[in-house]
Amino acid sequence: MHPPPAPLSPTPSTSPSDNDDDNDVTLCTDCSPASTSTAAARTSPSSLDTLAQNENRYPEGLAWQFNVPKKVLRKSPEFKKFHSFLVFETEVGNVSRQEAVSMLPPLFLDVLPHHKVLDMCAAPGSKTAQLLEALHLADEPTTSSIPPGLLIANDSDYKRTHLLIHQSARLPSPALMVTNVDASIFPVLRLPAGQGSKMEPLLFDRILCDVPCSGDGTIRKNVGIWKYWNPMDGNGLHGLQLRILQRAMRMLHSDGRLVYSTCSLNPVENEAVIAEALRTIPGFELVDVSTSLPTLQRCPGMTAWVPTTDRNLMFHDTYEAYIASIPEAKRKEAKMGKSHWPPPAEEVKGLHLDRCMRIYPHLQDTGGFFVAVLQRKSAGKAASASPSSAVKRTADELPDVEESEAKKAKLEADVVASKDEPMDQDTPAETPTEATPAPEAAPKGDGNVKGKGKERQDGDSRFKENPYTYIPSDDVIVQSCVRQLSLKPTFPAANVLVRNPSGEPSRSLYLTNDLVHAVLDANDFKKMRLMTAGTKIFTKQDSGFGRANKNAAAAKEGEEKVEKEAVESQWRLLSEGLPVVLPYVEPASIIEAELASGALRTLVEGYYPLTSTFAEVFRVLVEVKSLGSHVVRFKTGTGDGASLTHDLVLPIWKSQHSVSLMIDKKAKSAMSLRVFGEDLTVAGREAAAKQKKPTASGVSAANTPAVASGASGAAIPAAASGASAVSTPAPVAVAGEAGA
Ligand SMILES: C[S@@+](CC[C@H](N)C(=O)[O-])C[C@H]1O[C@@H](n2cnc3c(N)ncnc32)[C@H](O)[C@@H]1O
Repeated sequence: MHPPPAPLSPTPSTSPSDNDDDNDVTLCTDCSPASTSTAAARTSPSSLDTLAQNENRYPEGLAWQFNVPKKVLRKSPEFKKFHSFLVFETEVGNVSRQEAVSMLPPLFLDVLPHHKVLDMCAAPGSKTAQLLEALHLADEPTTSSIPPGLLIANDSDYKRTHLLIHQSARLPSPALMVTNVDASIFPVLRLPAGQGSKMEPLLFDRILCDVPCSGDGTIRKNVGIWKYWNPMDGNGLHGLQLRILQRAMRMLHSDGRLVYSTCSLNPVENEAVIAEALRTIPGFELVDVSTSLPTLQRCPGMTAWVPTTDRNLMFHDTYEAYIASIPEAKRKEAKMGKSHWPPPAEEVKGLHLDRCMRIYPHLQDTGGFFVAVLQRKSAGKAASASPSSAVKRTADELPDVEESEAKKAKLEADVVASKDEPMDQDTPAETPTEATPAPEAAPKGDGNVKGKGKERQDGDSRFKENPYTYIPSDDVIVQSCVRQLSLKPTFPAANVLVRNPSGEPSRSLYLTNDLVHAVLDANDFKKMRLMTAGTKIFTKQDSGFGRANKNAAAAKEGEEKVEKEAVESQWRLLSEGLPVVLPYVEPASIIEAELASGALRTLVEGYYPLTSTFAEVFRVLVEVKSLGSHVVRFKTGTGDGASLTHDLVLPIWKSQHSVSLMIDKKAKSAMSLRVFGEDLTVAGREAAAKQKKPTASGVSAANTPAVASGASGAAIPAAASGASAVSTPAPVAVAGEAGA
């Protein structure tokens, strides 16, 4: 159990609207394509309120609130260092910003490492990141655990799933799968039932339905909503929200827990959805969570409401009155259904809608939010309950959704569908980096080339995704990686997969856990697009490094040795894979270094520092190593102008004459700022020099260096002082302004 956090009194913020004014329904920023790049703090006292100071606040003290307007943060010299810190850490993924109330739903889900979790509407992935952190409860500052559970993060918007992949890249996980399908028709996945070949449906222990909504709860920060909001927004979304929730309920395990949330305060998008779902799917109840997060100020859910029925703020007390107001010939086209209104009073009582939570902006100076926690009724209660209008289908039956039903659902959601599909052209697309396991290029044709006797997933040609192929644990490449890094026999080599048409290791090796392996083996993914599974751990070193090493080896050794050394030296451990692989690396094979040796500075300052330029104490350690991929650990302490609050573990590459740090440029700069207090990298020095250069007016280009010395150690959590993609990325959430 997490320690209960206190209210996350977040910063209200302002931002340009992300809403698409061409459509009837406006969506919240979280639901809108460019949401991750907006939002600015609006208010008041300049304070860095670290929630970390109080154990009772956010779990592990990993959330901070920063109440400073974006402009102030960017322009004030006092915030320069902090701003640099935020920019770098956000870019490398150690820090993510989100509205504080948005952080509530995952807390109410109470995820544990063994849980099977489904995040139905996950993009851009802020809550997915929180769920991942919970799944990775056993992680240490420098190593990542391999949780036995599973997180499937899904979104129906293909482009937004890339944002999701990018967000979750800060916590690379062998337990993560990202899928792309309409959540209201999420297909049944299967798993082997016990030892035999019998399959059973995969039911989830935890499901988050953070559904698309009108976003009227964010009206303080998204001022554009004032302009485009209209009363029919919520009415148009109600049907889709309901279908997503109903689908989730059918996929929930009997002991499971489900959280439904929106950033809307419209009862039609909230209590009306919950009420109808409870009425139509028997055996569920709202959980009374009034004692959880006790200091969170909230109001009970509404038990009565009257929806608006058109843009001109018409109201009808009942559905019947509404229908009666429509000319008979047009009744079939009525935009609203019975479920937009509350059920009859006597039925409402039994639903306990007051157990829903409404978080109003004035309660603790936050955005508005709605959260409801659902679970199956215990056996006794379920048997005695008989919802009058219940559809005669229980959650246990878990029917798959057929294509025709899917189409029908799509038609019903006409307004909504038209909102969710388009994506602004200028929305930042995912840039594949080391830390973003982008799938390898899709094959031409259907991509269904058979792997040679290997376990494989063919996928569906409709999706043009590369297949997921587990390679045998004795594969020559896998074994060469095992040898090169001196991995222990416990390394789960059977869970290494590749993603390319041939099913052979050609560019990248990914690692999943056993459960993801079982899910991939048991399902064909014909009804949904599987975007990623597991985390990338090794990649082929195709650059001059590999070739140079091969040539060097060829020059000095016989043919056979050349082949072996060339293979081993051509694959390298990725920085994002290091935390997962590290527990399996034989400790004796790790190069143990001290900050005082000056080696870290040398590695940071140059791209390919010559081995001869390192101080002897480090040089001798490297010289005995083979060419290729290695791991170096700098121990906690101080020295050479640097400070480490915990060990820093890094992947390096040994060439014939040089040793290089294998982390990407931004991660290197971020790490340098954290450890040395300044950006010592080539790029950082160049940027600083540029800033200092006098302009025509004789004034330096900026008041302060472009990359000011890093944020003070005090502002940086201990866990973050490892390099971003190198030690376990620090799960830091910043409510309010991230300033990126
Ligand atoms: C409120 S946002 C989710 C925010 C996300 N949970 C987070 O914390 O970053 C709603 C998401 O639902 C997605 N969506 C809309 N319709 C959907 C559907 N039918 N199935 C799955 N996702 C859908 C949108 O693309 C959007 O990303």
